[in-house]
Amino acid sequence: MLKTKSNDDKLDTLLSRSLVPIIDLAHCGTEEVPVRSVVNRVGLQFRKALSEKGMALLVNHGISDEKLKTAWDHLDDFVNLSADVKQHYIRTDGDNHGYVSPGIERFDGKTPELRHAFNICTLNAKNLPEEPLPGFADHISTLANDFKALASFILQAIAISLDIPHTFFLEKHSHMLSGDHDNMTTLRMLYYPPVVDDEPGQNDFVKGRCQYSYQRCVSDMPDFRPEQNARDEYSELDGKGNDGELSEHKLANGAIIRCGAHVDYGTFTLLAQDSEGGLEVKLPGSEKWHRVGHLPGAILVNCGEILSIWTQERYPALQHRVVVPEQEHIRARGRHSIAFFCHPDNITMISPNDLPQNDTAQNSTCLKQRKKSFKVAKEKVYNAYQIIQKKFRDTYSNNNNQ
Ligand SMILES: O=C(O)CCC(=O)C(=O)O
Ligand SMILES: [Fe+2]
Repeated sequence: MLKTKSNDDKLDTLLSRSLVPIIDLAHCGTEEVPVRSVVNRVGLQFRKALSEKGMALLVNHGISDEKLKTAWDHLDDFVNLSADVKQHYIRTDGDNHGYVSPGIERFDGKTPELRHAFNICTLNAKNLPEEPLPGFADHISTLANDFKALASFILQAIAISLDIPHTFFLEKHSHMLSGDHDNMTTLRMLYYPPVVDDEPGQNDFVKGRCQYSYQRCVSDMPDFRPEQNARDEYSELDGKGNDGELSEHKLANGAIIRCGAHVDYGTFTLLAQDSEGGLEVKLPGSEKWHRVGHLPGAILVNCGEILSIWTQERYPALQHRVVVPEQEHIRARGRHSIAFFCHPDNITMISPNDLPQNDTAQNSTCLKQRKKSFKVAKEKVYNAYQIIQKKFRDTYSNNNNQ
């Protein structure tokens, strides 16, 4: 697009509508030794963004849009392999690495997730489908390494935001992507197949044939429309005072959801999405779902449960879900995303008493909340591995499709 004053003004207006604070990483998010002044500045921006919203949108983070789209190409190629070939790469209990076919996971314990996932837990390429798909292992390992570098930047900035030494969290995440015996950090490529209402058999997600897979990003423009959320309207009309929370059967598209409501388990998650939309969040202290919208090339960072425990809920874990779009022509396309779940090393004990105390923490307005989590933590302290294993049991139990 030709760069003019009026275009810039238009873009500024579009960006100002974003629900999520936008933070510029000045192209140094993936540097081995990031510029300290940038880490410090981002830390101060995180302090506000993560405490008020539980998330931030990162731009100029250092991972190119092309790299993300190529990863989605590779995932589509994988999904299109025969079931026999895919079988070799399937995730097994006890090891999070590998392919998860649609219908296996249930975040809410009952509704099957309508998506294909490929988990990468180690940079050692031996468990990647290089033989049937030349180039897959190379590209995905490089991407995983970039995400690891970006996560290291963010761990430092979060420490700065809490007025503690910048290496505090980094030291507790020293084995990211060394394999899930040491650390459960995972790069997860996701493909949500089209939802086609009027052709019987099309939504048979167990077959999981992916169509329209060329549809990476149909729009290169930001999309932060202050759209009325029909589901929340429905809830108000319903008048049942159910705090805006809808049960699945009330959703416009019946029982189908692309990814059920949940919070992530780890320290934080980095999430890249194509332009198809569907991601919704509940802001801290609110029961209303909001659409996140789309900013081309941006990566969302959202707080997970472990960060919430560590910070005594000062940085709350973000509730989110992916809904099936209302518009038929949009849900008839596939959707792609990539999530990087950043976890502490397995043996790290997770206690709200771990963070060095500082004035800001002592003066925080969340004193009441912190007292509550302190009480809970006093009862039992778990390590990072125990916390995630409990979550996996909840997600993969109740499963008749395996
Ligand atoms: O696909 C997405 O946009 C979100 C996925 C997600 O929240 C998850 O897998 O935990
Ligand atoms: Fe999530």
